[in-house]
Amino acid sequence: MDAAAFRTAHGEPVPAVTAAEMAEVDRVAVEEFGLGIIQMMEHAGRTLSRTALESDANQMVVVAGGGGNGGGGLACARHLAARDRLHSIVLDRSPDEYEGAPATQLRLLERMGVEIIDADAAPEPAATAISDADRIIDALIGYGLTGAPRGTAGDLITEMQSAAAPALSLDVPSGVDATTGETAGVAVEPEQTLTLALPKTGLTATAGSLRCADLGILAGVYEAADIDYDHPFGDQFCVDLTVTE
Ligand SMILES: NC(=O)C1=CN([C@@H]2O[C@H](COP(=O)(O)OP(=O)(O)OC[C@H]3O[C@@H](n4cnc5c(N)ncnc54)[C@H](O)[C@@H]3O)[C@@H](O)[C@H]2O)[C@H](O)CC1
Ligand SMILES: [K+]
Repeated sequence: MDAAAFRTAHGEPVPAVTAAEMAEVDRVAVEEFGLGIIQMMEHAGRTLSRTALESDANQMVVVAGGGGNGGGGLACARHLAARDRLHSIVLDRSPDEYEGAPATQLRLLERMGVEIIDADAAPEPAATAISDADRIIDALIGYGLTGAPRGTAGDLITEMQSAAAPALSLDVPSGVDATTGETAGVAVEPEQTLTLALPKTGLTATAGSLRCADLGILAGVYEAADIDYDHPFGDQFCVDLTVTE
């Protein structure tokens, strides 16, 4: 943990956590406090969609992975589709491979009749969707990244990087190590990142602006996970952050 890595616009210090610390917060929230992953994911997706909707873009593409990061992106996609601002969803794997909360999110979108492209099976339509979009929502990999991006996920990061449209990354830019900020291979360079619950230590050198979304995690969870936490959101549900000089 870095106790004062970031500041709000009001100058209040906000700590940054490592991926392991955030994963422990998630574990305590779910196992000891009964907060559902789907509840936190819904907050992530809704705040992500609100941030995305601040732009004029109306052909947004959501690039979603198979984990918790992808699940948040899929929740966002549902809100964009309801407002007719979604171009399509690009997945790095078959819809059949999704499990748990991300699968719940995906099944809802399938029932909405939204266009969902499996980039593993259909790489060319996926690349076209990314290059045609006027904004890219990067929800491919979050703090669960291990090593350099491989396979279809790696190809999608390269395509997001070469696209003309700006990217909005969820939690951490895909390909960036949430703890160290290092990139072992390709990585998204976003215009903006919406990080979740608390900023991650690896975000201090990240390209673009940074915002943090409230996931409704109770202060007691942070206490139980041994993280010094002071609710940074005031009466808002997200807050813009800058790196402490
Ligand atoms: N309280 C919170 O902060 C919450 C955050 N959420 C979001 O969940 C992710 C973390 O979810 P997790 O499932 O642990 O991992 P990811 O989705 O980040 O990544 C797993 C996903 O990525 C693939 N992958 C990993 N490394 C590679 C690689 N080198 N190459 C290719 N693919 C890779 C892996 O196969 C998995 O499919 C966090 O960032 C938040 O966005 C929760 O939604 C709610 C609580
Ligand atoms: K991401």
